[in-house]
Amino acid sequence: MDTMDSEPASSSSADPLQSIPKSPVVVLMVGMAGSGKSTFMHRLVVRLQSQKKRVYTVNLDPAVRNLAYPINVDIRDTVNYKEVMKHFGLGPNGAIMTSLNLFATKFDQVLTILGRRAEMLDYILIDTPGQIEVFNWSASGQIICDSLAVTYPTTVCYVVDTARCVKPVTFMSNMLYACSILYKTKLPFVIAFNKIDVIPHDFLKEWMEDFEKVGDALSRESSYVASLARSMSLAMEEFYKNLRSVGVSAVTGAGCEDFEKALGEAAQEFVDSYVPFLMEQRKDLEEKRQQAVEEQLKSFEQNMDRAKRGRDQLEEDMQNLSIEERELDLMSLG
Ligand SMILES: Nc1nc2c(ncn2[C@@H]2O[C@H](COP(=O)(O)OP(=O)(O)OP(=O)(O)O)[C@@H](O)[C@H]2O)c(=O)[nH]1
Repeated sequence: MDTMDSEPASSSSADPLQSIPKSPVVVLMVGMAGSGKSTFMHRLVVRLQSQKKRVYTVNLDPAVRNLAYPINVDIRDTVNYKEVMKHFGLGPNGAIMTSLNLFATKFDQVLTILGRRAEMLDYILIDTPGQIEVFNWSASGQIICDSLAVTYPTTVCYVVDTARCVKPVTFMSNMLYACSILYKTKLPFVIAFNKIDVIPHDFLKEWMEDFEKVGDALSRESSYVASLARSMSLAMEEFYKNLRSVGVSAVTGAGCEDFEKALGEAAQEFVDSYVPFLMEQRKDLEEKRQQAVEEQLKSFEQNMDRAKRGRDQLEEDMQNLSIEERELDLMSLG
């Protein structure tokens, strides 16, 4: 990699946190449904591979139909979300969340797979479902983020549909989501204002730099949400100040160079700021992670009681959940 020197975990100190390697850099692609996460993942895979970077991909969206990029670990190989709908009597949204929760309880298997490949990789790109609440309050988001971040430099790429943000209320609600994910994960963050081939993102930059401008735009709307957003806009200033944001187009590739630069800076921030934070908070974080896994398992037990299939069958299914790597084309790793 250009920005980071590879350094195997075992080479530095005995403290596992001090010996977090500088690569592979993990990029969690997060954003609302339709913002362009998967298309942007594809764009990055192609770009990074053409730069001879070694890229590994993980898909965490159980309901996605087609993905254009090669996938190395795919939640769909482990959890059938339509079966989850039937088992737990859920609708599509609930089934996606539950599938991810099931997968998260076995996330140590993903870490084992990644651990086998880590030394030969520069990037691990992770696609996630548009159910953004996974990263706001669901246990699975916490388990996934925390497990990755104690092992690899981990960054969040928050993808925003620029064209939809012409509505200031949509912009504000996107930013409030982003803010809550940033404060929850505390991970280095890059906002990718996507679809700039449709509309340039300059107006969003202006809104972020001058809260009065977004206030003006919001004052043209009279809904309850608009007045709530208006009162939040000043409070968001502090959040914007510490934010890296880049305009990109997943379709044309515009802005991707700037994005890659921002990603390098975010990975450096992980080393400079997040690792010391981790070392300070380690006990607390580990307890929280354990607690999240236990709560998740408990909630499955309760759901099992209500589920349509027999409890024994469901318990057996859960024990058998096994996460496998897809057959690896080493050439595709560059
Ligand atoms: N014009 C334009 N369209 C884009 C761009 N990126 C994505 N799209 C389109 O936006 C739609 C949604 O893109 P996806 O990549 O499926 O979005 P996603 O965030 O993965 O969606 P979910 O899986 O529902 O969460 C598709 O029709 C894409 O072709 C872009 O940069 N420009």
